[in-house]
Amino acid sequence: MATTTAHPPSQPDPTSQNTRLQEIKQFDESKIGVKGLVDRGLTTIPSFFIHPNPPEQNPKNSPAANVDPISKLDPKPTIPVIDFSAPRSALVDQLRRASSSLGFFQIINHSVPPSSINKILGSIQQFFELPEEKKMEYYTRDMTRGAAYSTNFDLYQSKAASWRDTFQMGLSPNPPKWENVPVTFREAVAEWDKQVAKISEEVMGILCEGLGLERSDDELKELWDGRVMATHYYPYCPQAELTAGLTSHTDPGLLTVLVQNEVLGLQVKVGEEWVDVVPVEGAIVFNIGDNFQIMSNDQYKSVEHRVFANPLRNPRVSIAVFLTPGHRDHLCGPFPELISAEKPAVYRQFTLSDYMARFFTKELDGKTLTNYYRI
Ligand SMILES: O=C(O)CCC(=O)C(=O)O
Ligand SMILES: [Fe+2]
Repeated sequence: MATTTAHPPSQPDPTSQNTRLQEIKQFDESKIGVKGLVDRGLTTIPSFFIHPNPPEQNPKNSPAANVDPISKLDPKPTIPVIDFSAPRSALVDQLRRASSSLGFFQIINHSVPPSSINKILGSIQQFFELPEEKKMEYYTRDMTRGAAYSTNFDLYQSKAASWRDTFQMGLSPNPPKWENVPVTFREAVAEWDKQVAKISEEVMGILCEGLGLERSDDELKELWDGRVMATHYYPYCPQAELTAGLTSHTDPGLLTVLVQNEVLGLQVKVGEEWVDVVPVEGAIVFNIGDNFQIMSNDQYKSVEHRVFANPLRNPRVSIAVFLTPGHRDHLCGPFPELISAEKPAVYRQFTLSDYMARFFTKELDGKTLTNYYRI
């Protein structure tokens, strides 16, 4: 007798969907994070972490990071490492070239002391390595708390979960809700925010000059004085080849300022290839976000990136600060100076509130939201 399947194969089976949801809920309510699973000596990962096409480490990537991305001698693209002590005109040119092609660059010899970078990375790592019962107090999906620790903000929306825990908090324009931030890293976060604001002012000035925009410092500041920090902890994964650390996405906002410890993981999509952002001691990584691609009328590129699950015993730690306009209800769209008869606006205007609402209700994995606003 021919077997009848109650549900066509293309439809998810509601029973297994239900079981999956129960497993996710149980894990989420345990508040132990993926770090907690590793600490329990787990050797196989729960099935809801298994990705159909997990990102692989790219064995072809060489750690030679300081290579011109368009050099003929090395056709393989690499993320440029730019010496920030170079003359301004050279920086304008180099940052513009990187932002118009790969959408990512690292800077070295900048004004942020290596000790500040090490301090913030160290104190974030310390938080994730606190005894479980201390850390649990901060585990929540309630974003009104202004600061929250959880595993994957899109845990309930994504097709597969990723092997990563995150502590996220708002920094500006509203003051941080310090009462919801662990005492152990309040001071380090406040200091890091100052450093990020200082270096962002310099980098945003250079990037806007690269577009030929003339703006005062105060006008520029309005573009990026909204700041949200996401700190990520990627513990060892016993089956790293089956899952991801962070699925492919583009960032919201104008610019992302990122520091990472020495453990490799971040990759950028260049054509059909994935290129490592090789950790460089003391470097700060910047990438163009969707809002800058839109405001620059497509001159700067917001590029997909991802993190592979960590196969090493050393945890990977990264700290991203997303810069957005401070006023979420002001209209944003392409800069008027960049619109002409030859180059009409390719995006319509929108508010950041609208953008963010869409960003947080979609699964992280997937295409950039820029296309939603494209004319
Ligand atoms: O962990 C990383 O290096 C990348 C983080 C990232 O892409 C993000 O938070 O948007
Ligand atoms: Fe990102």
